[in-house]
Amino acid sequence: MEVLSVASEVYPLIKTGGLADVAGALPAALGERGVTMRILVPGYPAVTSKLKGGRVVAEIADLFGVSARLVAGRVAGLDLIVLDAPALYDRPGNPYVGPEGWDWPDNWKRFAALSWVASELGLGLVEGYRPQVIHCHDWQAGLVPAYVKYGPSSTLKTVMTVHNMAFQGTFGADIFAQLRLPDHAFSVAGVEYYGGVGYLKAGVECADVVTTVSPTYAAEIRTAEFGMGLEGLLNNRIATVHGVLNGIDLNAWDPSTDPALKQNYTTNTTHLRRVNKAALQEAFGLDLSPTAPLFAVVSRLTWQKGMDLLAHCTDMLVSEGAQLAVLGSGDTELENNLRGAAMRHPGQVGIITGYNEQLSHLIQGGADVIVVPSRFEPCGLTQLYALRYGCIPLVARVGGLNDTIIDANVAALEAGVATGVQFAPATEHALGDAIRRTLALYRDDKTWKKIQRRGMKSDVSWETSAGRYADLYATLIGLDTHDHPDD
Ligand SMILES: Nc1ncnc2c1ncn2[C@@H]1O[C@H](COP(=O)(O)OP(=O)(O)O[C@H]2O[C@H](CO)[C@@H](O)[C@H](O)[C@H]2O)[C@@H](O)[C@H]1O
Repeated sequence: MEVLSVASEVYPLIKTGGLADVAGALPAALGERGVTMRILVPGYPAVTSKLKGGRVVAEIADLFGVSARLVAGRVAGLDLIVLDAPALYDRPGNPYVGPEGWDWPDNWKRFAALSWVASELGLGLVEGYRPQVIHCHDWQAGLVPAYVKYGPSSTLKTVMTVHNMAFQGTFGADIFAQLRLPDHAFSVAGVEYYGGVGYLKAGVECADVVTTVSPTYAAEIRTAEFGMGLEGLLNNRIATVHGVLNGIDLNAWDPSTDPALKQNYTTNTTHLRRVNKAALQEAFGLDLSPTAPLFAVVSRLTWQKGMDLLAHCTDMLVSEGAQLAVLGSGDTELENNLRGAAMRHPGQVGIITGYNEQLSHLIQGGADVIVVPSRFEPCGLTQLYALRYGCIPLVARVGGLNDTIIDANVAALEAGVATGVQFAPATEHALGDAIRRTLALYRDDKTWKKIQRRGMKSDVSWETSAGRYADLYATLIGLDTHDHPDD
C-alpha cells in the first residue's frame, strides 16, 4: 500500500511537539505491515538544509502565487517529499510563529498550499508515484480531505488524524476565494465553520476516516468540554471516528543505548540511574542529593498542560523534601510563576526555559517522577518515554494518560499491575494529594522498584497501533490485510 503522510513537522528534522515524533515514527512501524509511507513536509530551512542530494520531481509555477518545486529524498531513514517554496517556508525558527511569537499572518496560505500539493500528488502530479491513501495530520493538513472531496478522483482516500482539538486553524471567510475550491465547498458539508473557514473542521468533515490519538480522547471529544466546537460534527460522524493510541520509537528512546544519557542502564541496573540524577541536579542547579525525590516536567508551559496547578504545588512539594526540575517554554506568566518558585527555593526547584531534546532524554533517565497534570491530553508521549526509562509518571486521569498509566491504588498494587499515579479532577488540591501519594510510594523502596520495572517492561511500541492504521488504510482501499499480508 502506498500512503502519503502530510505533516507540518517531523522528527528528527523539525519538531515543536508530539506531532513530529508520531510523524517520524510511523513510516518504520508501518513498513513492517506492507505500507510504504512517504511524508510531504514544508521546506523550512531546517528541512532543506538536511536534504542533500534530493531529486527535483516536480516544478509548480503557480502555487498560490509563488513558485515551488517538490524535492524527493531520504533523510534519517524517512522518504520525504519536500515542498520547497521559499516564499512560504524559508523563514527562521519555529514553523508556525514569527520572531515576535505571533502566528505568521499568511499561515492560511502556507498550509493551504501544503494541502493542495498533497491532493495533487494523489492525482499523479509526480510521474510513477500514486498514493492510494493520504494520511493528514492536524489542521495544517486539514484542507487535504476537502481538496480530495471536491476534486476529480473517486478512488483516492483520506485519513484525518487529530493530535489536538485545541488547534483548529480557523480563518476569516475572506480567504475562501483564494483556496482553489469550488463555491459550494463553502458550506456546512465543506470548509465553512461558524461563518469563517475551518481547516481542522474541513478535515474532520471531509475525510473518509477520522482518528485521534487515544480511545479515551476519542470519547471525550464528543462532549462540549473537550470537543471545542467540533463535538456535534464528531457525533454525526461517530462511525468513522477511531481512537488509535500513539506508540514511541523504541530505538530513539532506549535507556540502554541513549547517547544523551550520562549513564546507560537496563531494567536490571536501574540503580545506575543515580548517575543521571546527579547530572540532572547539576544541570538545574539543584542540591546534589541522591535521596531527595526528584520530580520533573518536560512540556509546553501552558494551561492545557496544567502547569499553573503544578506552580501552585511547588511550596508543598519542597516542604515534603522533594525537588522539582522543569524544562519547557510557553506562556510568559507560567514561566514567571515557575521561575518565582525556583527563586523562592534555590537548590530545590530549577527551571530551564527553551527547547532541548538532549536534556529531555536526560530528564527521563535521571528524574524519579515525571509530572503530567494536563487538563486535557489527546495521548501524551512524555509519560510513555517515562515508562520506558523507569521514571514514574504522575498524571491527570484524562485522554491518553488514562489509557496508558495504571494508577497505584491498593487494588492495582495488590494485583501487581500499577505503573504510575493518576489523579482527578485536574485541580491543585487533587494534584497535591497525588504528590503526597507518590512520595509515600517513593519511601517504600520495594514497591517503587516494582512499579518502575513494570513500567519499563510495558508495551509502549507502535506494534498494535501500526496494525490498526494499516487495517484502516486497507479497509479504505478495499483490501483485506489479513488475507493478503504482503499487499
Ligand atoms: N522544552 C522541551 N524540550 C525538549 N523536548 C520537549 C520540550 N517540550 C516538549 N518536548 C517534547 O515534545 C513532545 C511533546 O509531546 P506530547 O505528546 O507530550 O505533547 P504535544 O502537546 O506536543 O502533542 C500533541 O500531539 C501528540 C502526538 O499525537 C499527543 O501525544 C499529545 O497529547 C498532543 O497534545 C515530547 O517528545 C516531549 O519530550
